[in-house]
Amino acid sequence: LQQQFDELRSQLNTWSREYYSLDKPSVPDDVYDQKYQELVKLEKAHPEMVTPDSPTQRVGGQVLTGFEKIGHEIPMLSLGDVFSKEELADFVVNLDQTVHQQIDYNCELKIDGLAISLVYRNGKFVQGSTRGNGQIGEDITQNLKTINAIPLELSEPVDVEVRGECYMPKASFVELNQRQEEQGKQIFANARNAAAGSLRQLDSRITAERKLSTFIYYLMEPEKFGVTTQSEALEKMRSWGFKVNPDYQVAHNMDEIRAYIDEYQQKRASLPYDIDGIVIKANPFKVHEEVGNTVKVPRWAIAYKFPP
Ligand SMILES: COc1nc2nc(N)nc(N)c2nc1C
Repeated sequence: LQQQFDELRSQLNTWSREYYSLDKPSVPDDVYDQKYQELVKLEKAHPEMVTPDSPTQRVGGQVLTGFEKIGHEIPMLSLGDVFSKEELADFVVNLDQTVHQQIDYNCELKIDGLAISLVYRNGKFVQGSTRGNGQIGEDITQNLKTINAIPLELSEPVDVEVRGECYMPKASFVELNQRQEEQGKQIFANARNAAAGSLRQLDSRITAERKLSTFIYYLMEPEKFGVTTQSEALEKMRSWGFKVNPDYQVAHNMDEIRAYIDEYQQKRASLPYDIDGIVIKANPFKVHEEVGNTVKVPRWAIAYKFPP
């Protein structure tokens, strides 16, 4: 019986990773649903066999009276901002000079959402939290479990913490405000506020209705996994089953960085989610160690903000 449960859960979690995080389903929906119903029935007959990583445990649970505080062992930093390509060029020249070499930069879309941290033990999702003030965040594990893009079980049994952005896709935002308006409830000014409000729900069933998603962009302690650059880290996290934004690009100089910025300034309106800029990061992690962080922001990354 235990083996039956393990196989069902593991199979469903694998299919779910392929569908939601890798966007490459290997079975049709009805096959997934049929297997899912099999697990629901089996868990009803043997409730003592239910585990937190079961796909049936994504929604529900008790309504919380508040959120526990979570201390971030490694502070969750924000990013320094620049508002022109000239300022950006200064940042790049300065960093190259500091490390006495022309380094590669990983260019990424700056998703306009809410920073989150996800902790996995033995490949299982155990805790999720908000950034808070950078040192202390809120435990929103229950709400994050309702987000299908967040894997309950990774493809490898690793102990890892990753960080990323939880966001509300533009389509979900429009639909939510229409629903709110029809029900005479508050409407949200923008998708970022809507995502924040949805993650702060004490009843995770409400969070589950908000159709949130994530893009994971930060692998903690990459040296533990033999990863030496930011672009490798993104691919490693994708291989484990995290949803990683595919539109990143390694740039070798300022011209390539400018080209990437221009490309996504053009594409911005057509993207299915809000971005408020581009994040440029030194690609080699050696450089991150060399230059470190200030109290608030990394010295190896900068956010180029689009004009409003
Ligand atoms: C290194 O710290 C960060 N990196 C990021 N990367 C991307 N792509 N988007 C973000 N919003 C972001 N935010 C932070 C604080």
